[in-house]
Amino acid sequence: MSTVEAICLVGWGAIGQRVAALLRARGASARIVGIAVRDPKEVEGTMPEGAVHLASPEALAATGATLVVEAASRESVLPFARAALTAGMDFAVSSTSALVDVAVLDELVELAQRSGRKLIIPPGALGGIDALSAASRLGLDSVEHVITKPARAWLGTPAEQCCRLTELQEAEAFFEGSAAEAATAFPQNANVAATTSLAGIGMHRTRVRLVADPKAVENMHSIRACGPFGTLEIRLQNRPLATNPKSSEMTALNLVRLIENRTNALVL
Ligand SMILES: NC(=O)C1=CN([C@@H]2O[C@H](COP(=O)(O)OP(=O)(O)OC[C@H]3O[C@@H](n4cnc5c(N)ncnc54)[C@H](OP(=O)(O)O)[C@@H]3O)[C@@H](O)[C@H]2O)C=CC1
Ligand SMILES: O=C([O-])CC(=O)C(=O)O
Repeated sequence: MSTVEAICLVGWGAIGQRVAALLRARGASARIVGIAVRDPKEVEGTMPEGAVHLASPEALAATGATLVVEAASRESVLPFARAALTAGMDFAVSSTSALVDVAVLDELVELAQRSGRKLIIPPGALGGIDALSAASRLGLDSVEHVITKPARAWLGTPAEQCCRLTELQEAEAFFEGSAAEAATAFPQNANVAATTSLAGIGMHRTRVRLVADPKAVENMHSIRACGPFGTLEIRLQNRPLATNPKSSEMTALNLVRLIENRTNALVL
């Protein structure tokens, strides 16, 4: 296997730029050969050396990449994953809320099978997804996921209709429902609910609570799963990314881990 992997990024926002900076700082061997954004001005002067702007999903094919990493938006997933898998590239999804749509998930899994490539769901902002996925092989009785973010991280989302975010004095749970409902209504904040579901007991049986906390400074994820394997309880307090408080640093770190593991001899 080659020790240098060519990758394309879909999205050059908080996560995409952080992944590139971390790879550079760590001296990783991966080369970023293409970056897709809708507005080319966004990448002007900031792209890594040797990378080209990709104006459309179809432009992926000419890059020679073997892995495409999406950190863009729910809408970007289907067209870019289709193009990447068709061109013989693996595709890693951050905006997992796109996969609430069973037709999208089924199409992409089938395409990956036909092309002999992989549709990859990284842990994103989470940890413990390996244990949850392992446990699910024996069946699970219940999975609950509580997402607590600083009140400002919910601005610009339907949470604004549920509570007065800027006037909150105490933490407020403003949503309870299935993971499908959470990820559909909050595609910028609750992709993790879809990730937990895919690893565990599905979008409709996974229960989600969303909390706005005016005193919180971190994005918190508490997951509790019960089943014949035993009980899993995990709690993460993630530092938000400076350029997007909705997204956690851990999401970028998990992508760096994924990219480095592709070529490392020791995979962890
Ligand atoms: N799975 C997980 O655990 C997590 C997932 N996320 C998700 O990851 C995604 C990226 O997050 P973040 O980096 O913070 O977001 P930002 O808003 O900081 O950046 C988004 C980037 O994607 C680009 N983009 C958006 N839509 C498209 C499109 N259709 N085609 C090409 N480029 C596009 C934007 O540029 P332009 O507008 O010019 O196209 C921009 O460069 C979001 O969907 C977020 O919800 C975030 C945290 C955790
Ligand atoms: O980064 C996080 O903590 C989670 C997040 O935004 C998401 O799942 O969309």
